[in-house]
Amino acid sequence: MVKGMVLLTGINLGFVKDCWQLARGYWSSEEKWRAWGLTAVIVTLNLAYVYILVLLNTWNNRFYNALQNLDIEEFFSAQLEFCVLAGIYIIVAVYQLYLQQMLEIKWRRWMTQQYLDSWLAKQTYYRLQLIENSTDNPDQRISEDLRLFTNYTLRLSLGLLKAVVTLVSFIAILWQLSGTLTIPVGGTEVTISGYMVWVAILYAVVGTWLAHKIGKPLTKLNFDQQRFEADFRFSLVRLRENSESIAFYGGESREGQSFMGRFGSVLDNFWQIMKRQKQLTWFTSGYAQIAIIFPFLVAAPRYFAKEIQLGGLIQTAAAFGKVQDALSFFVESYPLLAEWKSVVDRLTGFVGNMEKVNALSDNGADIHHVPTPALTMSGLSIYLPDGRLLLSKLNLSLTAGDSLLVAGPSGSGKSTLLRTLSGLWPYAQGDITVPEGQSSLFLPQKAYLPLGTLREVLLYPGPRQPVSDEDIYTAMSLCKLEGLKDQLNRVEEWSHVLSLGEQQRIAFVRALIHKPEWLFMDEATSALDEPTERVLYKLLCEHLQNTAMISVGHRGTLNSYHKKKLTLDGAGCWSMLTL
Ligand SMILES: Nc1ncnc2c1ncn2[C@@H]1O[C@H](COP(=O)(O)OP(=O)(O)OP(=O)(O)O)[C@@H](O)[C@H]1O
Repeated sequence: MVKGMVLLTGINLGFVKDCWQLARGYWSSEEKWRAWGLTAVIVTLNLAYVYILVLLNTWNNRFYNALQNLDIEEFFSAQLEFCVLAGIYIIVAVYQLYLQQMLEIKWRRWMTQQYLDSWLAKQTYYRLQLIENSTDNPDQRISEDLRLFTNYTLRLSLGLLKAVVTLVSFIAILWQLSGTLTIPVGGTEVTISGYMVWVAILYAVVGTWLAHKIGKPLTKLNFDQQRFEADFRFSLVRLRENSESIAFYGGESREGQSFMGRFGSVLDNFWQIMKRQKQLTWFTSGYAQIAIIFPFLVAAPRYFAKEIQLGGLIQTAAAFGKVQDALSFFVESYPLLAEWKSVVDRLTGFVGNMEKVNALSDNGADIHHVPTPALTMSGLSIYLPDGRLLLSKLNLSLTAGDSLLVAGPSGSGKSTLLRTLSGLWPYAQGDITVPEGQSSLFLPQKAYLPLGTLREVLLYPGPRQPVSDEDIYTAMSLCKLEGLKDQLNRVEEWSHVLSLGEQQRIAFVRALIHKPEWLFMDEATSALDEPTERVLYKLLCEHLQNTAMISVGHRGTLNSYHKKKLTLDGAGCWSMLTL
């Protein structure tokens, strides 16, 4: 059966290696002494817990014998012993769980920090989407899978330790208590030593095997249930995110059908879970009830033969229960093992993809940060992920106060040139020299507005120096956003509240506040009317005279705000014009 479980869950040497690869970081980190120390205490408490169970089992013998013998002194002495044992049991049970959870949360905190660092480093979060078979939902890997990994690893390994120690201890006890059973077979007699042990093993194995057979479809059904619930939730979230477009299209009935379709899957699957759960409950309730009387039934012949007293009988029944519990652990953990395996696979895939992305970033254009005032590109070629050439051998140099307009048909690689200059696009060759220690700001077509107050939105990603409210007001007025002045402290989902044009003006406020040495704009005024566009570009020329500007745009009006124009054709060719 164990071999079958191994095959079904896919747990093998490779899995153990992957698991250790994921876990080893923490256990050899700067926190390792605390982690190992805590583990040692938890293991000790687990062993102490089993030891107290053994003592409580022996106590049964003493207590019930006292009752049978009407020995009042022994009865009260046993009561006292029970109070002491129960007191220790409670303390051990509380701290065993508390410390295990403490270890789990410390481990998860450490891993989350590491994964977040790797995900954010070198813009891995962006580049992950550029590779083939990229990780789906990296957010789920970090928030959900790390939680499950630490939880399952501790639960399963400590649970296994406890089950094995309990099994060994109680098999030894049960063996001692069982004595021998003599069964007449034909003309001879067969003597079975430790017969209760064999019966307990048989009872547990048959019982858990049957429970496993009946309950096995539940693993897949529960997995599907989570997926169907997530699909249903996702469709509701999409309506919220695209509420305006859907309202304009009047797509409510189409959306309603899609919601009910997805909710229908939730319901159908839940009916199947209920039916299967009912069958399982029939079985497990019956099995649990029989487990109460079954050991008495098996041990009764020795009791009635006066080979053991009432205490011995009760102790035997209790030990029988413990052996059976410990054996059940292995089968009950089966669904958990399968889930643990998929968590480990998902995390291993995520880590592998992050490493792949890092290796890829080393293959891109050589970006040198040097103490020169110029941004230069020499022999810069840019490709698509499939190897198609977008731009061939571009040579260009820009210094403070320069302004360059990048033009060309849609899809010709204008935005990709900006991505390459920012170090985001790995499919490039050539040399880029970036002035060291100078700041840059990127204004995309749709500015990113973080959650928070309007002040936080305007100062994103954080100013180089403290900025007074006066400075913010001035920049807002210049960008025609004075109407929002009294809302600086208001928390909103600003990307839903502000119009696209207002969001683009927010980006210009940022530029005026940050005063970067290099300003990249990718169709940053596409949603604005031409007079407003003119006002904003004039502002940049007046207030950011030392800033070099690189803009991407289609509109002819942009020519007048730039000194040079680079035109791309999307097949590698480019031309440079002085305006
Ligand atoms: N992640 C990606 N994977 C594969 N191809 C991509 C990816 N990102 C962009 N491209 C492709 O690269 C080409 C250039 O895209 P880019 O966004 O640079 O064009 P553009 O000139 O800025 O276009 P537009 O004027 O429409 O904004 C396009 O054909 C686009 O489909």
